[in-house]
Amino acid sequence: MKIIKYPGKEDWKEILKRPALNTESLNDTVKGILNRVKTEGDKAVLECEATFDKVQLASLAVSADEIEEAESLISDDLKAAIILAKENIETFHSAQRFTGKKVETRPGVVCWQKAVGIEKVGLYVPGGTAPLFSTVLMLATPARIAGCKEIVLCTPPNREGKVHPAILFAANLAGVNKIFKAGGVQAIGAMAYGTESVPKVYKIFGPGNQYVTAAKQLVSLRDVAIDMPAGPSEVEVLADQSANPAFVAADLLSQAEHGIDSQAVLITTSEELIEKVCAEVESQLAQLPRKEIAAKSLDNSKLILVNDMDEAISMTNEYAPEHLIIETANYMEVAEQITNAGSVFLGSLTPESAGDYASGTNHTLPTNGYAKAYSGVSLDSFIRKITFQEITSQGIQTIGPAIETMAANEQLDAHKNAVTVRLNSLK
Ligand SMILES: NC(=O)c1ccc[n+]([C@@H]2O[C@H](COP(=O)([O-])OP(=O)(O)OC[C@H]3O[C@@H](n4cnc5c(N)ncnc54)[C@H](O)[C@@H]3O)[C@@H](O)[C@H]2O)c1
Ligand SMILES: N[C@H](CO)Cc1c[nH]c[nH+]1
Ligand SMILES: [Zn+2]
Repeated sequence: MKIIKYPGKEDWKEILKRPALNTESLNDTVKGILNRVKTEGDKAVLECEATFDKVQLASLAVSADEIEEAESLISDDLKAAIILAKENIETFHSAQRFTGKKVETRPGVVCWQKAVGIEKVGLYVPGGTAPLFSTVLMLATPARIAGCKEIVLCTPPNREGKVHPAILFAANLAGVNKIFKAGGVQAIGAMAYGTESVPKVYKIFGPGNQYVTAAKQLVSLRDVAIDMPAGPSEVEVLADQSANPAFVAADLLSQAEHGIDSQAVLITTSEELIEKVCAEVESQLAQLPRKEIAAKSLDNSKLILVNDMDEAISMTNEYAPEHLIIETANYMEVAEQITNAGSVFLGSLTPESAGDYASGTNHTLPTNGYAKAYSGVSLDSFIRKITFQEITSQGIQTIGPAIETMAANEQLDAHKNAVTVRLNSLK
């Protein structure tokens, strides 16, 4: 981890850069795969599975037998944990239900909105370095609450051609309709364009590595909507001298273990904390089974010493982290000043892992600075709001003349006439 002391504002951009693959060659690879899937359908997806996931599949669809068998392959403890997490996610997301009220903008002019679930949605569940069955719950639970009718899920299989049983159990529990063994760019292409097996969907959701994220961004240019760019995980801890160094180190490592391109950042006003966190990271890292991945990702990570809390907050808003943990004596006051972050964790007893799994909030979040413009996945992500209006004779007489005047001045006489004929009918 790189220690940076009192950086000048002119250096912030460079210091806060995310690790990234070469964008040009990444985009070329991704475009190539997407084109093949678009033109060759299942054949291209199966060939990509052989190339990138090293598996020869006879078919893409997960069978009903595989789903049934999954339940017997996972422990009762894990089932109970998945059920608890799903209930909390359901409770938090159900509370986001939209109740559009009717608004009378003028007497006789009534307007309202109605929320409607997106009919066909595609969920991507990562599986390259870890089988993220928690992501199934984060995506399928709000999709069901929203009333989405067709919920399709793609996830990379292992080398034996199997999907992790916890992914299948969670998918079945959360009400996914169809599950396919496809990962990476080929899965995103399949859901964007449709293939012989995989239905075309209207919107694609879910996190993934840089290939998956680039593919989502490319297909969203014309073929399908997406939730947001949710790429390699990142965490920032914003702390003062009151923070517990062991907790800070544990939180930094929790995101570092996701992948070699994850990023963990500490921004603090305490030099002593940096020293203690370094020692803690070293000893905790040695205990981790995924220490190689975490160690590589720590090469991208920074421990930044700043002059005061105001500077720490400004730098945080500039970085716009996916996850922000605030471990300061006055964390509520600091939280009030945060304007750019995906999800915020307050106080020393709130680990980021809680949001990853079971507190109820969604873990599908914008990365790479996109938290400046995007929200994480929520119930809203799965709905559209349709506006309705109803105008009475009193209403058309009240606003009709204004509409006629505006239409005439835009030189759109047919628009004006659509009002005029109605006003005349009332004379
Ligand atoms: N932002 C979020 O909300 C969030 C949530 C969970 C996970 N994540 C991130 O998701 C990512 C998951 O990544 P992962 O790799 O484990 O799984 P993944 O499922 O995203 O990617 C695996 C797929 O990548 C493709 N791939 C790998 N190398 C390739 C290459 N050279 N060319 C073309 N395709 C290639 C393969 O098809 C493979 O199936 C991690 O970076 C994790 O941090 C983010
Ligand atoms: N931290 C990830 C989002 O960046 C989500 C996750 C799933 N499992 C564990 N963590
Ligand atoms: Zn995580």
